Amino acid sequence: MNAKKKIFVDGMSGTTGLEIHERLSKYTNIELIKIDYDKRRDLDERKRCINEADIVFLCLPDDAAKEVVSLVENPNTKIIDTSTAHRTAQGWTYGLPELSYAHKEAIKGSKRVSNPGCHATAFILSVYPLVQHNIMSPDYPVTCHSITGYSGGGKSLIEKYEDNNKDNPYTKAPRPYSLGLNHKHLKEMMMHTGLTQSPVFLPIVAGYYKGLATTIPVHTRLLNKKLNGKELHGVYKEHYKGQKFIKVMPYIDEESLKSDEINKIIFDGGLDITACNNTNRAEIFVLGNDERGIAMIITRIDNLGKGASGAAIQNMNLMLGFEEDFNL
Ligand SMILES: NC(=O)C1=CN([C@@H]2O[C@H](COP(=O)(O)OP(=O)(O)OC[C@H]3O[C@@H](n4cnc5c(N)ncnc54)[C@H](OP(=O)(O)O)[C@@H]3O)[C@@H](O)[C@H]2O)C=CC1
Ligand SMILES: CC(=O)N[C@@H](CCC(=O)OP(=O)(O)O)C(=O)O
Repeated sequence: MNAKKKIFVDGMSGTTGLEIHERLSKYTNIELIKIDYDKRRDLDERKRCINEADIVFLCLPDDAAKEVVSLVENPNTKIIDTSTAHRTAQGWTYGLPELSYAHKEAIKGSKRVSNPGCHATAFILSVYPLVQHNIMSPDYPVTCHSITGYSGGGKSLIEKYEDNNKDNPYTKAPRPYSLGLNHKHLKEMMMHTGLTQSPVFLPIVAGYYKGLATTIPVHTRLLNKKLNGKELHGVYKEHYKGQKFIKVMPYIDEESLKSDEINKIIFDGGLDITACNNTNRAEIFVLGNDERGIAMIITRIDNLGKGASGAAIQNMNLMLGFEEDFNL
């Protein structure tokens, strides 16, 4: 029988670390390397754990993640970094296996995988097929807003939202943020879609725990290929055919909105952006209005699922040669 794989989660008491840990507890074929709670920031102790491990999950702020990578001496230790630190770095593989066969194969053979950011995951899944199939030019003026639950901001933002003070400014209404238009996911959004011009990206955080959706408008006359909404929808259907975690939802336009099929998946005329919570799924909607020559791509995920810990576990499964959807 094969020996159990040894796994260490650095940052285990944080939002992402706790979720990864919970998911790992369902495995019988791995052994978790444990660290005393009061030693969780002790570099010597962590160095020992890291170099004993087959796979290390880094669930740390960027600087701490970079510091830890410099401690790896065991050539067999594989790293999955959930931070932003290595998502555009040389020598690292971007952990979004559904983009193409080559992406998945690269993850299987990699010792350094960076887990995509939550907004970036939904954005890249929406834009990559269009650029890749030369439907959208790499310099298309992409705009996007993304609505997210507050868990995306980790422990400190969760505390701010869950403070019961009746004058708590965070719970009043959704908050657009990253107002300098320089969100930290822009680099990976460009690099992993092939876009050569920066998207105009505005995230919005709101007073619910988790669930995220990116919204990307498309003027169909500006595309390289003149596709109507339904044809655009067909591009996603074809691109993500056979992917277990990417679901291309039925096409939506004024006509289909009258159908029972569509009314089963939307609620009272609107989209529920928490519908993928507690799953590792991304669901892609294409909305179209051919008369106006416009379309909209909406992708929803659980920011803590496919946007963080679910994706990390999926990458681990691939890197250890397990079934990709094992325990997901
Ligand atoms: N929340 C989300 O939706 C997503 C988060 N991420 C990324 O995952 C990483 C972790 O985020 P998240 O779990 O939300 O953050 P949290 O703030 O919830 O947790 C951070 C963790 O890092 C530990 N930590 C902080 N500073 C140091 C340090 N200098 N040395 C060692 N340990 C340290 C904390 O330990 P302590 O218990 O001592 O505070 C805690 O365990 C981040 O890089 C984030 O960008 C990625 C995708 C989505
Ligand atoms: C609400 C909120 O603050 N969300 C975080 C993104 C969470 C995420 O994807 O994380 P990392 O890129 O840090 O891994 C943000 O926009 O910075």
